[in-house]
Amino acid sequence: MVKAVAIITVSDSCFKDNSRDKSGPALFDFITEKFPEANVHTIIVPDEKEIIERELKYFCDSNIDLILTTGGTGLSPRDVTPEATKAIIQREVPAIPIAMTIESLKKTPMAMLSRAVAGIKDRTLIINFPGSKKAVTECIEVVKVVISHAISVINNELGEVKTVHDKLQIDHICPHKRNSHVDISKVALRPRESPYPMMEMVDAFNVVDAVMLKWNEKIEVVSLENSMGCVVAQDIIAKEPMPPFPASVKDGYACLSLDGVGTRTVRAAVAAGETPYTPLGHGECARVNTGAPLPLGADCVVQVEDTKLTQASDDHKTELEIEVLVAPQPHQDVRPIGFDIPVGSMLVNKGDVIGAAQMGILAGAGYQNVPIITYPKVGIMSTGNELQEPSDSILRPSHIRDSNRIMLKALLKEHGYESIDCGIARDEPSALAEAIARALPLTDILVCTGGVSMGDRDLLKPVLINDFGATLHFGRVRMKPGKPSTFATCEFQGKTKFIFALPGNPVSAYVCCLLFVVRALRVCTRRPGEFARLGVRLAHDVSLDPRPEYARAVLHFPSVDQLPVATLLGNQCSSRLLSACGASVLLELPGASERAPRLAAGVTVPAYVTGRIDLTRL
Ligand SMILES: Nc1nc2c(c(=O)[nH]1)N[C@H]1C(S)=C(S)[C@@H](COP(=O)(O)OP(=O)(O)OC[C@H]3O[C@@H](n4cnc5c(N)ncnc54)[C@H](O)[C@@H]3O)O[C@H]1N2
Ligand code: MOO
Ligand SMILES: [Mg+2]
Repeated sequence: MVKAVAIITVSDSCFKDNSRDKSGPALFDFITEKFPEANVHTIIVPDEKEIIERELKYFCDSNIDLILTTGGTGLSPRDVTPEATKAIIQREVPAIPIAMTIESLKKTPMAMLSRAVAGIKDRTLIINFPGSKKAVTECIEVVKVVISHAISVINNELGEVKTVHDKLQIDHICPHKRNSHVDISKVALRPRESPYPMMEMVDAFNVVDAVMLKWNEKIEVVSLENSMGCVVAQDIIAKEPMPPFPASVKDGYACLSLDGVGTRTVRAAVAAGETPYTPLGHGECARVNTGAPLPLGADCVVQVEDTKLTQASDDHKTELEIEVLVAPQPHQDVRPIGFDIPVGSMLVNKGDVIGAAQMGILAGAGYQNVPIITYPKVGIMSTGNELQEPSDSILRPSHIRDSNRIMLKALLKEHGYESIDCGIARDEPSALAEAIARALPLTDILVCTGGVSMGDRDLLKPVLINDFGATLHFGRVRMKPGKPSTFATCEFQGKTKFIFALPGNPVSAYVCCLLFVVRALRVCTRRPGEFARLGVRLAHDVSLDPRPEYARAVLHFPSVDQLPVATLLGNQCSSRLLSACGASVLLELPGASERAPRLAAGVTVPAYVTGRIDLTRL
């Protein structure tokens, strides 16, 4: 039986713009239709052998039955999927790509140009598909008849002892039936007060920091192109000077400053990228462009504006003599070797986050790879019997579409973190336990939403405790939104797993993901967990909740010498996600007291900068 499938789209362009991926979704549709029971994971990676290999290995190690890749099988230099696949498989299954090729050749001779590979690593079957949706659709038709059988055979081939062992393992890791120890039959016995102590925010933050510091820092080398947003793992020093030669800062004439004003014979012309071979003597100059190297002998550049042409060739193609009108100083308009970056200077420090400028610096200094601190694998799961996929065309009675999964995935991405989709779990103890058990092998941090409050179907906490032996570090926090926020750890297959079980209300999930999950991920890469804070003035009166509240607001900037002014994004109730749309900040509003039930317009409050600060529509 096919229980878990990973679909990897390999494409630089789809990696940059996920919406361009058409072949991954085609494979997804096929798999979900053919194996509706299967847990399907989809990711998009660039055409980087190291990354493809890493992801293949990761999914193989996570007991995925079948990995389908699409893209990167052609002849272009960036097409490396077959190489990455060959690097990790132990046995090739050559007839699968042969069968696909034979069939595809009936449609197009271009099929000859696919180098797709199929093979097995441990218990995982990997099949490369070409990158186009059409080719994928054709090829999947060819292989679909053998997939199920191939996977059964792969499993049955194992020795008996290993089979038993693996079966136990599979039942443990990917149980397709897992019985929960949580009994929900006696609803009348449920607690009427939450058994989880209410933690103050500051303590909850400290707990997250302390627990996440236990995550073992891991270092990985990634290509410079893929390093955007990554945290640098070690200091990187300039091994080459910038510029590597004395370079002109202006378009003009390289001269000897001692010659002062007066006429010069134009001995040579040096454009950027050309090497001057003729040394200059007194009374001579070389026409140079900005960025061009200076000829030997020259010690300054006179910009063209400070010169006059005195003689040119008859055809006007060559300047023969010019007059320098303003006496130059030594070194004028010359960047000496190492002016911008001397050899040995620090390009990026350990702990820096790679941004556009750092990428430019590293590229300019000849670094193609960057050692980075990796962050934990994050999985996002929604829970709730009422939830349907957002793509479902028909909404069943009393159902709603799942907002949280896609939102949290995007929210983490906004903050530089990828995550995998762990689907929707039903509010049944065994279904929840099973979904969690399927997700945990694929993740280090599991972020669930829903099912953490006081309802008889709020089962996350009891399932985590009773079925996974989890330790709850907190199960309630004095905050709005997010009161039932839960943070737990458990040991699973010899590894510590971190679980954030966030409230299901979309705003609560959004705010708590920012405040707890993003924080946790930063701590794991040894960065300060806290968002930057600034003081802002309230644009209007705000009535306070008894709990400290994280209100979503936009900023506007009256003048440079005044604090920014914050306007709340409408009704702040936890279900109204419009209050988070376009929010730049989370205002930290204090809990109401009898003496101060509201804050007046103009009062200054702290604000976490959690979104982009753009000029607002106000
Ligand atoms: N008796 C009490 N009831 C509630 C309390 C309480 O203290 N005592 N706390 C309230 C607070 S505060 C919150 S927040 C919510 C948290 O609820 P749960 O985490 O248990 O989440 P659910 O009950 O599953 O769902 C709550 C709400 O959110 C909707 N939802 C859930 N998941 C999604 C999703 N993926 N996409 C869109 N909407 C989602 C769900 O349909 C419910 O409307 O509990 C209060 N109750
Ligand atoms: O704490 Mo809940 O998240 O208000 O709505
Ligand atoms: Mg609930």
